[in-house]
Amino acid sequence: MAPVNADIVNGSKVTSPVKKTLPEVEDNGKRYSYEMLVETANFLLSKTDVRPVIGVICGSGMGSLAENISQPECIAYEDIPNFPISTVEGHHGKLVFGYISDVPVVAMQGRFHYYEGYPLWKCCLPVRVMKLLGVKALIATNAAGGLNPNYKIGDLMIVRDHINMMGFAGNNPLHGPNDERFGPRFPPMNKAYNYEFRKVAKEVAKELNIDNMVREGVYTCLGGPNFETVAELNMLKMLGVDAVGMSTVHEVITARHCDMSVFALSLITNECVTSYDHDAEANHEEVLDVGRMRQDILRDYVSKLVNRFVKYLPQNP
Ligand SMILES: O=P(O)(O)O[C@@H]1C[C@H](O)[C@@H](CO)O1
Ligand SMILES: Nc1nc2[nH]cnc2c(=O)[nH]1
Repeated sequence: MAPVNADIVNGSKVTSPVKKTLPEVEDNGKRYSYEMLVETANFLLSKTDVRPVIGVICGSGMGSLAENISQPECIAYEDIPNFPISTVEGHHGKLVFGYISDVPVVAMQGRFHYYEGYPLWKCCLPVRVMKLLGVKALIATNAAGGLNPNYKIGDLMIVRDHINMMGFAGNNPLHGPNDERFGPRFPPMNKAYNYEFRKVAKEVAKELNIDNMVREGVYTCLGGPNFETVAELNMLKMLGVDAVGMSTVHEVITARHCDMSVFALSLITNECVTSYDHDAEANHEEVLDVGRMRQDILRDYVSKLVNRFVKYLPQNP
């Protein structure tokens, strides 16, 4: 085990810069303070020598991405102080520390969704913990329904941008008192998905000869857990949405708030049904099946992406 000493957010030991008193709001008492997340990060740093610079979130049925990790060290969510637990099939519920292409990484095998009963800020708690561990870039993957009529089941969509539908109704992971130690009160979101990462991802798709199945488009997250009605999907289509899911957007907002670079990838697991004449119905088993079908390609792709993204990470001052 590595000794834990040193200073903040560089993957050695995390210390809180200044104790802040945040204003009281309705549910402030239930929120996790900066200090609690420091405690979580220090617990993790005491359990592994790996000092991750890239974090990966595995989408539904995409947990095998973490099997890419060499010298893996797994920590179950239930053993991590202040961590929620995973309740969804296809989300194992552990953090995996290790190396992809010799790059130190941490992967979430299992994410938290709003429909599980967790508020958005809690769904995103691991992203802030990653930041405190020293992670500089987040790769968020998800399973999504393909709304763009050109998309096929099994395609991969590089997320160019998102529409924060839940945010339109005021449900935002950053809602409530802002702790400046994570980031600013009003973070910009126009460059949410890193341009270099997207460019590299298209190059890598060509190199791996999978560019015929790799798309780029706009993702939206709905609260779930039900899949969408025909009318809802037609509305989203009019808004310019290409793929529909139940995650990622709030994680990306949280990551950008604390200045992490972001790449997101959707696996198109089902066709969004936009006509009443269509018999197909979305279901979670199909989502998991498509994840299994694409697991080898996804593993190779993400492995190469990690190897290439590392060149674009900001260096420590
Ligand atoms: O965790 P992700 O966003 O990959 O999971 C999607 C959305 C729902 O959780 C589930 C529906 O099958 O897959
Ligand atoms: N909201 C939503 N999430 C999904 N996750 C996988 N497929 C879908 C879908 O069609 N809709």
